[in-house]
This record gives sequence, C-alpha cells and structure tokens, in this order.
Amino acid sequence: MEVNQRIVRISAHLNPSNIQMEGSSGLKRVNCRAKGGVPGFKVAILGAAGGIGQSLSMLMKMNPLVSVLHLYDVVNAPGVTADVSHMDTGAVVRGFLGQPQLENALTGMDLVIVPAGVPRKPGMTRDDLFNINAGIVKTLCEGIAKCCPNAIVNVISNPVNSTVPIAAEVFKKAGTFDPKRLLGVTTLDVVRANTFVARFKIIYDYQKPECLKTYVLGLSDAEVLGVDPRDVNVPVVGGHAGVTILPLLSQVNPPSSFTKEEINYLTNRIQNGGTEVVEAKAGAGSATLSMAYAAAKFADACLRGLKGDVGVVECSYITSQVTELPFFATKVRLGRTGVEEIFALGPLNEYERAGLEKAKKELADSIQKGVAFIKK
Ligand SMILES: NC(=O)c1ccc[n+]([C@@H]2O[C@H](COP(=O)([O-])OP(=O)(O)OC[C@H]3O[C@@H](n4cnc5c(N)ncnc54)[C@H](O)[C@@H]3O)[C@@H](O)[C@H]2O)c1
Ligand SMILES: O=C(O)C[C@H](O)C(=O)O
Repeated sequence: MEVNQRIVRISAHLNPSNIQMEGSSGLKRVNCRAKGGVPGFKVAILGAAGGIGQSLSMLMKMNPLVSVLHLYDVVNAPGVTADVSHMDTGAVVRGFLGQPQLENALTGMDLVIVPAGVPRKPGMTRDDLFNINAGIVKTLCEGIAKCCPNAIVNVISNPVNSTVPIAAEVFKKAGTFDPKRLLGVTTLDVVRANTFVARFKIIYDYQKPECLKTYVLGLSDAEVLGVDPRDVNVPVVGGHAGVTILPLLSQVNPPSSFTKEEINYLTNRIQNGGTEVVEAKAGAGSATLSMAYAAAKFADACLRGLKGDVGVVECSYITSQVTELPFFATKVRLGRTGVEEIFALGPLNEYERAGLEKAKKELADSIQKGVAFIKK
C-alpha cells in the first residue's frame, strides 16, 4: 500500500500535467499524509498569486505540518502552482483558477488563509479598500461555509477590522459560525513591534535585577548592538489600522523600561509601519514579504495548535469579550479547536489606557461597517 502510494506520487511528479492544476485524474490518488505516517494538514491560500500570496505559498510549502497545499486565485494560479510544486518538500500542491474552481479548492481543508484583495496606494487608508475587498471576502467566506465549515480561517485582507466581522456575519448566516475558528491576522504588528523595540540596546540593570534598561541608539549603532528581535515579545492589542494598533510596551518581554519619548516614538512607528512600507513602495503596493513571513508564522502556530502542541500563544483579532466590543485583538492560546483561551489585557499604564479608548472608538465604527455590509 505504502509502496503503491509512493509510486503514484512519483509518477505524478514525472507528469506535470497530472500534478499542477485541478481537474486532472491523477491528483485524487495522491497520498495526503506527510512523510513518516504523521498526519499533515490541508491548507488553502485564497489570493495565492498576489504579492503576499506567492511568498506565503512558498513558505507554506516549506512547512512540514502541511501535507496538501491548495493555491487559489482569479489570475495566474497555474504559474504559481507549477513554480511552487517543484520545491522538494512534502506537501502536494494543487492549483485552482477562478470562481468555478473555488469549491474544489476549499473542500476538505483544515486551514484557509485569505490574502485576496487589493492593497493600498500612498494617501489611502485601509478603510479605503473596503468597497472592493468586502465583496471579495464575502464571496470567499460563502465558499468556506459551504465546503469546509470546520476549517480554521486566517483573514489577512484589509481592512481587517471590518473584514473579520464580515466573515463572521457570512458564517452566521450560513449557520456555520464558530468564533474559535475565525482569526484576523495581526501578526505583522507584533513582528514590527518586536523588530523596532529590539533596535534599542537592552542592557541588564544590576541595580534592579528584575528590570532591563533601554537606551535609544542611532540606527547604525542599534543594528550592531541591539538585541535579536526573536528574543523580544511585544503584545499588540486592539485592531489592525492606525490608532487601533495598540502596542503594550509596559508588557514587553524581556521586561524593559522606556522613557516617554521612547514610548511615543515606538508607538508611532508601530502604528504607522504599514504606511511606511506603502510610501516606500510608492504605488507598487503594500507590505508583502514581511506580511508573508508574519502570515506563515501565524499559520504555523494555528497548525501546531491543531496538532495538539501546548502553550501556543499569538496575538489575533477575534470574537472577544475582553472589552465591550464584539471583536478585539489580544493574546490567545491556540489549540486543537482553534482559539482555546483569550487572555485579558493585563495591567495598562495611563498612556495605554488613553490609547485603548481611542482604539475602541475607531474599532467600533469599523466593526459596525462590516456587520452592516452583510446585514443590509
Ligand atoms: N493583515 C495584514 O497585516 C496585512 C498586511 C499586508 C497586506 N494586507 C492586505 O492583504 C491584501 C492583499 O495584499 P497583496 O499585497 O498581496 O495584494 P496583491 O494585489 O498583490 O494580491 C492580491 C491577490 O488577490 C487576488 N484576488 C482578487 N480578487 C480575488 C478573489 N475574488 N478571489 C481570489 N483571489 C482574488 C488577486 O488576483 C491577487 O493575486 C490587501 O487587502 C492588503 O491590504 C494585510
Ligand atoms: O498597510 C497596509 O495597507 C498593509 C498592511 O495592513 C500593513 O500593515 O502593512
């Protein structure tokens, strides 16, 4: 049996027309288990041919937890699929092009990642994308509700503050809504916050052993002397746009102290990280590479949770009761059923409490806009 399955897989590789696109007879027989008998997960990327989608497809093909990778887009899916499928990693890659193939792309998936939609140009807010992206997310979520209602869904398409409520309303309408399985991806805010905070030289303060002291350095010094961003963890709560992005610098790990100026600088930089990239790209789109990295990191955390790993904690924008708002980003623990624990905000300082009030005001409108889009 095992040998036969290996032969099927090898012959599929030898005949490219059998492996790349939906509709070829050889695909259905391919073994869907990862090497070593460990069950792998089936992952679909919707918007796989885009700036985020292409790099994300590559990173997910490299993930040993993925046994099957479905790449769906309304353009260029065959090319991206052919390209990614040549990587000598375990996941079987299949491509799906256009709306008629959406259902096949989604059927049987454990995790669906959604980076489909238009990106910002300089001068635009994320909310300016609402008119186009709301409809795209709605259609894709209708497909998810029909074909893989139990999948974990990672929403990347902007404005995330509204597209997650849109997805929730679509799933409610279809009777498939499970708040534990719908997650807005805000990992890029955490990735940025970790990077920017790590540019501060953190040295041990022997007078206060429980606390690390920080110094602002010039950029070049910081690059040489700063700590590794992977050793820094900054919780970022609220949402994913401007003032709704609320880094909790009082809760940075390792514990660190910042001056008022440092807090202002860092908070601004983190809140405007997306705009910084949009302006630097000067009309050629928004963050794609750092976003694909962040999305792959978050998807990997979801898969590790599904696999049963313990202590998988990430920030995500989810259905929440942490504040009076129905959606809010906080740290969550991921497990076999998706979001298994939502962490409270923890103690906030005065600066963060003021930021929270501003964030909630803007978030409330964005959530309402998303909900109204489906209910209208
Ligand atoms: N959550 C975050 O932190 C974050 C970060 C960066 C970008 N984004 C958002 O992600 C989205 C994608 O950004 P990008 O730079 O990859 O854009 P892009 O234009 O490069 O790619 C988008 C892809 O979506 C596809 N698409 C459009 N309509 C579709 C549909 N109905 N079904 C399937 N695919 C469809 C397009 O064909 C394209 O390939 C944007 O909305 C952007 O604002 C979010
Ligand atoms: O800023 C954008 O429009 C894209 C994304 O939300 C980001 O934070 O980079």
